[in-house]
Amino acid sequence: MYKIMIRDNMSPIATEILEATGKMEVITDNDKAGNDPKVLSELIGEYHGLAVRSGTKVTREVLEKARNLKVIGRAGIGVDNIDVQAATRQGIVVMNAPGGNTVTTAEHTISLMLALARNIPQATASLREGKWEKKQLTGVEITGKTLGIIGLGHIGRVVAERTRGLKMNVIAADPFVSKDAAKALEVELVSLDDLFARADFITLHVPRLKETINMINASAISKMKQGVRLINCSRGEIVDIDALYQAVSDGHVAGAALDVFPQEPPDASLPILKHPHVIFTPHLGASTGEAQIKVADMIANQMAEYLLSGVITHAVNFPSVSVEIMEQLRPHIDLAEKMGSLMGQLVRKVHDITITYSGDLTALDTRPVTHAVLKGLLSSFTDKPLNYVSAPALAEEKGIHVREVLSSSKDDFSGLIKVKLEAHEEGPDEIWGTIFEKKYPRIVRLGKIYMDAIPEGPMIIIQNIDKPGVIGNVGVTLGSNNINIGRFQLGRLGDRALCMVNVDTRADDQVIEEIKALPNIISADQVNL
Ligand SMILES: NC(=O)c1ccc[n+]([C@@H]2O[C@H](COP(=O)([O-])OP(=O)(O)OC[C@H]3O[C@@H](n4cnc5c(N)ncnc54)[C@H](O)[C@@H]3O)[C@@H](O)[C@H]2O)c1
Ligand SMILES: O=C(O)CC[C@@H](O)C(=O)O
Repeated sequence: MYKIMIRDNMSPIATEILEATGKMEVITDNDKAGNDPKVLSELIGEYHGLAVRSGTKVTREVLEKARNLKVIGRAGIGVDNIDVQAATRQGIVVMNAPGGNTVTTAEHTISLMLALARNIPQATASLREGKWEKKQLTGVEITGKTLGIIGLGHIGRVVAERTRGLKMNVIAADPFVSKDAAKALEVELVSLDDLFARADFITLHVPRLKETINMINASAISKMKQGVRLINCSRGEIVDIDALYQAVSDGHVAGAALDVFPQEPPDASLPILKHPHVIFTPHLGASTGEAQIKVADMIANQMAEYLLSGVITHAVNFPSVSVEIMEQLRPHIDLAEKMGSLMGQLVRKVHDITITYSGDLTALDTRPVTHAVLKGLLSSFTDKPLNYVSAPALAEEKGIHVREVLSSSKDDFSGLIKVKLEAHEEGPDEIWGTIFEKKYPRIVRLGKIYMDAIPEGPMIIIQNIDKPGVIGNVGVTLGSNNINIGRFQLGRLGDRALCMVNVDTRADDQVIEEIKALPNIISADQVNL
């Protein structure tokens, strides 16, 4: 049974989906105290899965205590409340649910823009106080006005489409979107400075990144049109809240609508909260029944699929692979891990790795196969628990440079994986592997020597001078030590030969020493696959 903690008032559909697998015990903990990393650290140890929205902070401190955690599911898009780097190092998959709340958040943005244009929250408050103010609450039309969208991703695009329907001129700034893509959306792509200079309304839809934090600061605001109105449904840290307060106070910015804050909930004494030209919602962008069901449904299914069948979808720290592709990749992943492991046990020092894929494999997403090579290889160099998620992070930490090549060269195999290691001290520097008949793994080359070996269980790898008697001597040595030979595979090149011997039981070190002492033996190593 897997134990899953669900937090942040997630739709109950997530619990239903996870419990329906019959293999998950779900604990729903909506106690806000658990949003505090200190409290969550005390609780997390026994859980295999954690599902959150934006309220819970999954910090390094929490992850250090998460000894059983395999997956964190974010029912939403932004994963900035999760320390993804720390999770990756610990091999924890972090998934989100992109698209699930896109329309809802775009609709909230447009609602805020219209409410801001027509002073609706202020009018409501004024009427509640028994007043009938009309002159002070006169608004502006949006028709014909220019809307500047910063960040033309999922939400930005829906905002663009809907606001064009409201007869606005839509321009956008996004360095990662091509002019053609923007043109297809009938949006004019402009530079950020251009957008600042032209927009009557500006809406933010960028993720919280090093480059986007405080992108709306005093200098940016000074480039904006006098009387501009700003809407932020992205992340609070994108806007320098003090600079915005200053700008609405001096009238340069006519008004602002904020759904998100640098600190949530914001301190009640925050000056901007009292400003009459600024309206707010408490991070409600994604809060509709429809969106919450969609994101909870997505994340629960993704988490269950990962825990029960290893299929990873929408992970932010691992390539996403569909069930169908995973089925095709699985034998290659298993083979790749064994190839990496074999090389890791033969060589003790690696600086660079080149992994070349050819044949059928080039049509697939080979990144998970690369992760498997690294996991196999690095497992021999560390006593830390390692998995497909954490292996690339450990390679980077160790300064190992990994290169992936897709080759169109025609080999004799339908799909071939070649792993070449650079700058190790001794031993064969490359290994080639393939899958026969879609399921049988084979090592087809080690170093320069071709062969046909099954990578399985304990194996003794012997390099020798190709002279009569070597095979007999090895057989006698193993036999006299009561070690049964399962398979004996041979290859040769010039006067050198290579034996890969599958044995039923692991040989003691002294047996390997006896083999090394036999005539014409160059090296003998035992590996376990
Ligand atoms: N208020 C809410 O409840 C709520 C709900 C959903 C999402 N969000 C926030 O909205 C953000 C956007 O969501 P999305 O689904 O559209 O994400 P997305 O990843 O689809 O789009 C983000 C866009 O920002 C662009 N971008 C990145 N850096 C940029 C920069 N420096 N300048 C301009 N553009 C830049 C990217 O190219 C991308 O097109 C999320 O990251 C999340 O933080 C908030
Ligand atoms: O869960 C929420 O309510 C907010 C989600 C939103 O900020 C997101 O990034 O998807």
